[in-house]
Amino acid sequence: MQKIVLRTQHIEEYANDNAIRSYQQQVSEIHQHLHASISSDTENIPTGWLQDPLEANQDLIAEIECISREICRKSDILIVIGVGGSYLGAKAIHDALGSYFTKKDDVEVIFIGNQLSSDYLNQLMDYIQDKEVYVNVISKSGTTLEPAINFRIIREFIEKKYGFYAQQHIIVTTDQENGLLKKASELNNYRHLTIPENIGGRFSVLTPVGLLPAVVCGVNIRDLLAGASSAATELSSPNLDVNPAYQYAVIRNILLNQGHQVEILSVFEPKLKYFQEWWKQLFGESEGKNHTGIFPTSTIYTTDLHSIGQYVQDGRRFLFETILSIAEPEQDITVPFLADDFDALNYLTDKSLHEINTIAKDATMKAHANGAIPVIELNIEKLDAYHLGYLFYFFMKACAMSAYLLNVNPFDQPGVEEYKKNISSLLNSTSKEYKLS
Ligand SMILES: O=P(O)(O)OC[C@H]1O[C@](O)(CO)[C@@H](O)[C@@H]1O
Repeated sequence: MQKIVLRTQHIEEYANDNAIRSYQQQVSEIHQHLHASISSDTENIPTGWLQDPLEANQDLIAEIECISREICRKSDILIVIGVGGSYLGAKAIHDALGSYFTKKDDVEVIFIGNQLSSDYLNQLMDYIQDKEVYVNVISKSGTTLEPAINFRIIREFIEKKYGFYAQQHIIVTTDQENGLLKKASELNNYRHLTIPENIGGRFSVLTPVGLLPAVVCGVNIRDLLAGASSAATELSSPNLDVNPAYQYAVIRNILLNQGHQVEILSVFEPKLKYFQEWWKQLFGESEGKNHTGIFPTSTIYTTDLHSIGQYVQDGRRFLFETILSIAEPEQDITVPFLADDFDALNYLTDKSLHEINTIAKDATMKAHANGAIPVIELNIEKLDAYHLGYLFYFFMKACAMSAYLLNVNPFDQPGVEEYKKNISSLLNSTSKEYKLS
């Protein structure tokens, strides 16, 4: 059985089977190019993530689990420092597979280094003052400003708190050889986990970048990787008829060519909020270049049906929507019978909340489709580690295909460098004219 079911009944008038199949040759060529790059010594394309992630991490799993056991034994809090691809995947796993409310004996995982709020950092320092703390600082380049500044401040805190033993509390996840963080970890004897050279930031969730925080959150990373491994096998065919990741990529391309420039990834499960954020970085940084690409955004329903839903239904028509739905909830709950029926809801007695949520999803899809929004549905059986691993791989593969269909390089992000250059020159500036306002 397919782990992700792609439902296309609401896009047939925009992208029918013939239109999709007309891409077959282009898709086969791109597929060939992507897969050939894995084993090629000459082509420097960072496609390490395409390899079976379970096999690729085999030697690391035990080491990561061992570090995690130590963190869980000795600390109350794990601070994970990182931004972009060094943050969003781990946070997505944490939220999607964790509980909405922290359980008493859990290690609390706090993600920092993804913004520059001084209030946040001050309040965090107060909060962790009397707690046992470990730090996992994650940066492939080792030079990104936000995590670097946060690490500098937290490191000082850890050194004051633990003195001689401070190095025990810091785990660095960075490049094998390059970067300031790698140097610092050698100099200070920090434990070091490697981000493979041929895997870029936004494709790195299934490396130690996502895996160490995930185990500390109590996630079975063997299941996560097993899901991704199944995806690597099941999505390995260039044949569009049997590869839903490529079908999704092609449908996006057809819709963009028709003027649908914005894709909303919508969910009916708030736990997926950071999965949506991970997806936005993946597609936004991979496709948004040379003045092309689909702008990725997201909504959480039913909440957003009562705000932005009005625009989706009835505003300007340049959108399409991808609904990521889950067939089975982890736990369900039924509507109780009330003797006085004060709210007139007795007609729903014994209906489960998940059933009602699913009906809301179907009603939304129908309404949006009737409002001239092309609606795709991607359905998984349940939200567990296995299916989440599958989803990560599915979207990474779809994204690489989708970017190449646009004729852009999925693996660079020249636009972000512009901001980095500017901030660094402004910070270095001695000019009196530049003042913080
Ligand atoms: O892991 P690093 O090198 O700190 O980079 C973090 C993020 O910054 C970016 O370079 C730009 O946002 C992303 O591509 C990357 O995921």
